[in-house]
Amino acid sequence: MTGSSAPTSTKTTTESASISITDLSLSFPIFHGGARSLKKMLLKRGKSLLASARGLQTGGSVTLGQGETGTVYVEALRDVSLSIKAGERVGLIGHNGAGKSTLLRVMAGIYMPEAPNVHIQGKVAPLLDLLSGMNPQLTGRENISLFGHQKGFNSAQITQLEKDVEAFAQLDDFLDLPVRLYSTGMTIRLGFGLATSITPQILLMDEWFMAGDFHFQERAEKRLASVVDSTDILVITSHALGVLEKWCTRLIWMEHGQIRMDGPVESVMDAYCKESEQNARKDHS
Ligand SMILES: Nc1ncnc2c1ncn2[C@@H]1O[C@H](COP(=O)(O)OP(=O)(O)OP(=O)(O)O)[C@@H](O)[C@H]1O
Repeated sequence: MTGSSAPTSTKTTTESASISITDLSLSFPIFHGGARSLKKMLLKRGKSLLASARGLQTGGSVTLGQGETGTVYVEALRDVSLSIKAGERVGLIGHNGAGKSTLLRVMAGIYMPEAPNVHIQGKVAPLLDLLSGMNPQLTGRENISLFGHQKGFNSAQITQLEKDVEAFAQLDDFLDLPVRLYSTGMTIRLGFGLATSITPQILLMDEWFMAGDFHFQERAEKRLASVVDSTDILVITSHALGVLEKWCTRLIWMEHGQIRMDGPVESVMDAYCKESEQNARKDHS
C-alpha cells in the first residue's frame, strides 16, 4: 500500500473528537497474477486507466508504477480532504469501489496510522471487520473477557460486560463455543454487542454490521441509537439510502477515490439519486 503521506492518531478522552484529513491519496499494489494482463493493457494505452475518464461505475483508477517492470496499483483514494467535528453524523455514499471502506479504515488507523495528514482526535470504535479484535479459537464468553482486558476493565466491570453482551447477543449455549463455529449472523451479534458495549467518541461503521435477522436488526438499531446519542462523531457507509437519511446529518459522495460532493443529506442525496437515475437510463438505452 502506498500513500501520499503520514496519520497521527491522537486518542484522548478529554478533548472533543475531530477528524481531519488533508490531501490524502492511497494506492494498493497488485501482486495477483491478473496484474500481468492489466500491465500489458496499461503499457499499450499509456500508463493510467482512469476509471472516471473511462466512464466506469465501479472501482478506483488502475495505474502502473515506474518502468516496464513497474507494479500495477489500484488507486483507492485520491486527494481526499475533509474535516469532521464533534456532533456530526456523516454518511459515505458512492458506487462499488468508490473508496468508502478504505476511507473508514484510514479513519480507524488501520491504514496509514502514522500519516501526518491524517489527524484523528478521540477514542475510536470501528465496526468494520467481522472478527475485529476477536480470537476465533476462543469462545464467545472468553472473547468478551479478552475485550474487557484490552479495554483495561477490572473484574467487576468484566462481569458486568459479560452480562450485558450475553443479554444483547442472545447466543445462549453458543456463547460457550469457539467463535469459529459461529454463523456470520452470530458473529455479528457478538461483535456488535461488544463494540457497542462502550461509548466511543468516534464510531465508524460499515452498513453490513446492521445485517442479521429481523429480530436482531430491531434490537441492534435501538442499541446503536443509544450509543450514537452519546458519541461525538458517527461515520457510516451504506448503500441503503434510508439508513443514511435516518442516521446522518451530512453526506460525503465518493467517486473513484475522490470526494464528488460533501454537504447536507438532502442536497447530496438529491444529486446522487439524479445521477444514478441518469446512469440507469443510459444502461437501458
Ligand atoms: N486490500 C486491497 N488491495 C487492493 N485493492 C484494494 C484493496 N482494498 C480496496 N481496494 C480497491 O480500492 C478501491 C476502493 O475500494 P473500497 O473497498 O474502499 O470501496 P467501497 O466504496 O467501500 O466499495 P463497496 O461499496 O463495494 O463496498 C477498489 O477499486 C478496490 O478494488
